Amino acid sequence: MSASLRFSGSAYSVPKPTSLQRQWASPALLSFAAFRPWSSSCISLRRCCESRVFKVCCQGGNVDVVQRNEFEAISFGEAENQLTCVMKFGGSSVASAERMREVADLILSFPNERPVIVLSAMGKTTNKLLLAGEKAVSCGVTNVDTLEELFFIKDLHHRTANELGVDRSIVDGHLEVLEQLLKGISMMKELTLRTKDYLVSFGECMSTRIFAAYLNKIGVKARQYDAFEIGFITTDDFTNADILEATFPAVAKRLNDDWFSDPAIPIVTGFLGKGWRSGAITTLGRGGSDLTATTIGKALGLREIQVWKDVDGVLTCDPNIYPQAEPVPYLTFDEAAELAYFGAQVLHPQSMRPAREGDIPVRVKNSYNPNAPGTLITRNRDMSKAVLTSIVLKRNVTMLDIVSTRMLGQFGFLAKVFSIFEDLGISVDVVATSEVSISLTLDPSKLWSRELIQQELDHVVEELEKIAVVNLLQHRSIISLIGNVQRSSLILEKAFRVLRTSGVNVQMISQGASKVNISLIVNDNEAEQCVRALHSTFFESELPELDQIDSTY
Ligand SMILES: Nc1ncnc2c1ncn2[C@@H]1O[C@H](COP(=O)(O)OP(=O)(O)O)[C@@H](O)[C@H]1O
Ligand SMILES: N[C@@H](CC(=O)OP(=O)(O)O)C(=O)O
Repeated sequence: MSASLRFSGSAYSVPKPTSLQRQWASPALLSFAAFRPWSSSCISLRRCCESRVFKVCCQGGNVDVVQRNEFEAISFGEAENQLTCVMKFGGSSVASAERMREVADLILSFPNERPVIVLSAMGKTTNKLLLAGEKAVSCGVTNVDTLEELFFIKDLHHRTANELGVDRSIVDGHLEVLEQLLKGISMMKELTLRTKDYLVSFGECMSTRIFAAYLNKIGVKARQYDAFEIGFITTDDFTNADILEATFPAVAKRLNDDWFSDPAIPIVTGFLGKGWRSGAITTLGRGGSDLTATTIGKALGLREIQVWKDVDGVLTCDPNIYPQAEPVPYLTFDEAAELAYFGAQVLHPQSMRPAREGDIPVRVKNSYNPNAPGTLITRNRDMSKAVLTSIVLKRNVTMLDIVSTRMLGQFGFLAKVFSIFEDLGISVDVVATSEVSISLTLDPSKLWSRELIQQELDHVVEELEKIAVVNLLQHRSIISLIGNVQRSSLILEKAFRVLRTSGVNVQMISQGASKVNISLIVNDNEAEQCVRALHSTFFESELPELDQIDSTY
């Protein structure tokens, strides 16, 4: 092994041509490469098996490097150089062999970084696994091997391995166990939350194995890790587990020790952990790979956490509701956390916590459009010009109106109501209160089973009716206006003008102490139209200058 990759300097010092394809063939980069032996190695690493670039590398005078490393892994970095950043790629970023190749290119286009890579399952694999599990419950053991979802998952992973030129046996063991597991579910005729977590874990376990094998194949030394084997310790709340503090030192020790003794890019399964009591595989809730990434970022004290998605960053609203939504260039951890918690699918609701605790910037980028600046999330940002940052919609919310059966002056009413929620383990999102009444929203979408939701709701109402008159209102939406609540009068004035024009009645409103969020509750069937109208008012029409606003309000 003669060549090694050496990294130094800042992450964004590498020239970034407009397309990756051009980047690899770009004369500018080749001359850049000629000055830095490790960066030319990067080119050879990626393309050493492809004759076109092999030739380009020869022209660049790197024949030696290319030939020597054609089928062997280059050791990555010098041992004393620590890992620098974490790069998380979501399901859409690694949905196919082609996408995995592009992600590998992308990683190598940051030669100054020594990254930890976190991957989600390929494309929609998690959904397919869950569907296969649900079907297995009732399809009969002999029919499991004909489940179309199982066929799809096998075909996707085998095809991807073949197309990347890695040995498909890398996933064969997992695919066999997966089929056995589905047969087990079929025999037992039940799919518990614990089994669900084990079932979906196959997605991340396979995507990371294929990707690590591919990196090694192209000459970039990589090492695959199952998060549940390297210290991701969680609560035993299957399907929605919380990461425990013990995780941070354990993960840091394992990744650092391995890196220092034998440097190789760590490729870690997102979304997965190990329950501290059960020892079983747990998951961190849908979209949980973001949380895996920020946990690693904090554990290792990395310089930056990058989450690579299929959009140009966090947008002014969900592009599925409003395709003209624009990227938001800067956010604070508080804004991002609020936005994620109130339903913006782009970030996992808990993912900002480790980043905020470790004060590590998070960059949300588009793996389909790497040159787009994305969104940078940090502790503070300049709020002097900020009014509204983003509009978030959370659908299918249940609202409760709870009125005390005793009259005014009753102390302890709020405490009693909240202790009922605590006892039942139900989380409350938005609250508005008076002395004798409370309106609040619950979030049933956090639960995975519909039956359970109804049962739980019935139970809540039953308990509350012992002390209050309860009105249960379903099919509501929370519209969250994330922004500068110092400008709340302006935001509310404009928002209510829009809502009045649209003929929409707001059923509850809450402006919390967070200083970044105003929540409005409306009917589900009016919500999308409201979001579109609010978006065009706040983001597409000129807002008055802030000086003017100040004198008006
Ligand atoms: N405010 C928002 N900004 C950006 N994307 C959003 C927003 N709200 C919803 N989304 C959706 O989130 C998706 C990205 O999140 P996700 O699917 O979890 O990404 P990944 O699987 O790549 O991690 C986008 O494709 C978009 O449809
Ligand atoms: N694969 C898991 C975890 C995850 O984070 O996925 P994504 O990054 O694609 O949202 C899920 O679908 O929930």
